Amino acid sequence: MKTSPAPKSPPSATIERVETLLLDLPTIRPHHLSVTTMDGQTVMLVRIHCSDGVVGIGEGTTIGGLAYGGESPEGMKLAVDTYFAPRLLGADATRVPALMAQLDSMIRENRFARSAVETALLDAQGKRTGLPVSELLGGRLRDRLPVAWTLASGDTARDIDEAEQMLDLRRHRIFKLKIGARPLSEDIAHVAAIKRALGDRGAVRVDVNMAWSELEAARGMAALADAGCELVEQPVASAAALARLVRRFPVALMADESLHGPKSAFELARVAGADVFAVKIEQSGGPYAALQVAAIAGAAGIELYGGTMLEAAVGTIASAHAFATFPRLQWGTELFGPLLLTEEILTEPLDYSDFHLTVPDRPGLGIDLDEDRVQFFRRDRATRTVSVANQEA
Ligand SMILES: O=C(O)C[C@H]1C=CC(=O)O1
Ligand SMILES: [Mn+2]
Repeated sequence: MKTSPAPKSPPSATIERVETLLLDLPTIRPHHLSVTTMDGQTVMLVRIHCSDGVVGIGEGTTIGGLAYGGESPEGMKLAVDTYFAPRLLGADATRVPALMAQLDSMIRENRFARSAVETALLDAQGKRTGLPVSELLGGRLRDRLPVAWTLASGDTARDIDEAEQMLDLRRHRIFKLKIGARPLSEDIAHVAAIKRALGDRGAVRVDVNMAWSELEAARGMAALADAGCELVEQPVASAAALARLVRRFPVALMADESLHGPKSAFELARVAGADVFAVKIEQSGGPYAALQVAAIAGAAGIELYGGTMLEAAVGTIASAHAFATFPRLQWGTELFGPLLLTEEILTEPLDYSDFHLTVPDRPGLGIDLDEDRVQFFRRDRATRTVSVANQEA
């Protein structure tokens, strides 16, 4: 007897509205990197409103506009408004990987914007099903993540004071120093002074953000190892140069900017170009792709670190859910982004205590935005006031 296929039931939730906002948030102090100095952070917030009343949130953030990479917060907003949103409207919100695969067939690159959208969909699906995002991503292996702090005030004495404060507060005992903007000898003296002051109480690592030539990197890594630095992050730009530098000095070499998702991770693993991968959800193209980068590292015997694009609370917690699922996380994380900001945008702040960040266990990302703060810091708030005033004039 011939049976007819069962009628397909309509999705239990479709996407009704995609909202994007730019928030400008001040930092507690200027943050000096070799590529730029940050005085504030701009967050591109995505909210996906679904027909079942669930709203998912996601974040796209970068460092210093276009100073760090090819996507700016303004560009991410434009990409989401113009290209992602029309393709999301009316779609089944309950099948996140299928929806992302559909978007991938129409939208290339735009990894940061993509990550914000995928995060918002995962948050919504988690809220809908009652599961934390880490469970949707395969299941967490840990509830708390070690968190490093970046010393980047530009001044050695101030950095030492800051590190001492963090140790006293029991907030951080791993310190990453941003170097590469000054002559090599000055940078080495800066790192050595900080390590001398902290001794065994604090681990010292550096991030050069690609500022060195290969020759400078060879000299620098030897001197940094002597100074007691345990890890050097992306001293040079090219993956080939990284591969030539790795294992030549008694200091771990970590790739960051060279990693743009699973394909680049595979290429870097193939040439044995790093001891450690700094995995970032945005650089990877979203939480699922970050998991793939971690899997490639695991297969290649490369160790793992949970990186940040200095995201505010939403991107930070999305990253935390992803990193909580990594089988191994040998170098901890640097998910301190919200602590670099003067303003709280959540109704309940994240839990940073005893050198760790706690991964929320509520459904979705497990955080709630403080709507008054969001409205206060949105960039178009001033514009709106002006246009109303103009109309009245
Ligand atoms: O790793 C980077 O290059 C970006 C970021 C992470 C910490 C920090 O201060 O800057
Ligand atoms: Mn880095």
